[in-house]
Amino acid sequence: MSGKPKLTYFNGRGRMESIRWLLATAGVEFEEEFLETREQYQKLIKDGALLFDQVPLVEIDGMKMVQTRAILSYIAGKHNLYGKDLKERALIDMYVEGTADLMGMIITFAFTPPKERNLALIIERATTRYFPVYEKVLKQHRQEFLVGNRFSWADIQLLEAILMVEEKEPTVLSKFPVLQVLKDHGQDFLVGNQLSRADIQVLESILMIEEYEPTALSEFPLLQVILGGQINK
Ligand SMILES: N[C@@H](CCC(=O)N[C@@H](CS)C(=O)NCC(=O)O)C(=O)O
Repeated sequence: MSGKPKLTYFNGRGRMESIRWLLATAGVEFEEEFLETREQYQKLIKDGALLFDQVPLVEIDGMKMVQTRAILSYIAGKHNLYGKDLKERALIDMYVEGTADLMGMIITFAFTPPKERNLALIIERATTRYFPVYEKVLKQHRQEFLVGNRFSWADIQLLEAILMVEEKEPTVLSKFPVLQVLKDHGQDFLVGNQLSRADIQVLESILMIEEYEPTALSEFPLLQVILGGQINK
């Protein structure tokens, strides 16, 4: 056992993606096991690894954690991304729940039959219900981040939500200049504001691939965000 957290999920973003983002923000390296067969999943259940017979599963600090919210709270608390007191934590929870609701709409979208999909509703909710709240908070307290003038789980999850909506509608931030700034600055914090050995290796391989194919990152917005800032340095 390496001591690194081990993430078990399907080979997709789904509910695990926010956990990956949060660990990356905290500068924590992790291992992943992708469930590719029904048998792998059933074995986990048979072994008693899944409390509610569901993934995501994160093995961390001697625990087999399930339930996405519980996992995220644990990681945020452990790595100082969860406010300095109960009131800051409550704010972070509220902001995170908002972005989780928005992201939930997008996750569901992928599994909805094409005829029933309602992308317009997602964009409408993003631009009239969710993004205005965060834009207003940032404008009002004139600080760089949503809570307590320091980068938190609320910011990282908002970044993730922004990119998810931008994948559907690239101009979605056009009326949210403050969120645009948060998005541009936020990337510096995604790897704990410093390069790890894993980041350097990934960066090196990306640059090698880009020498042959300059547009290689075009379909990988998450990699662009995580490493884009570093490539420019
Ligand atoms: N509340 C749980 C829900 C987990 C969940 O629905 N997981 C799905 C995969 S995304 C699953 O394991 N489905 C299999 C099943 O429910 O039998 C969480 O947030 O982690």
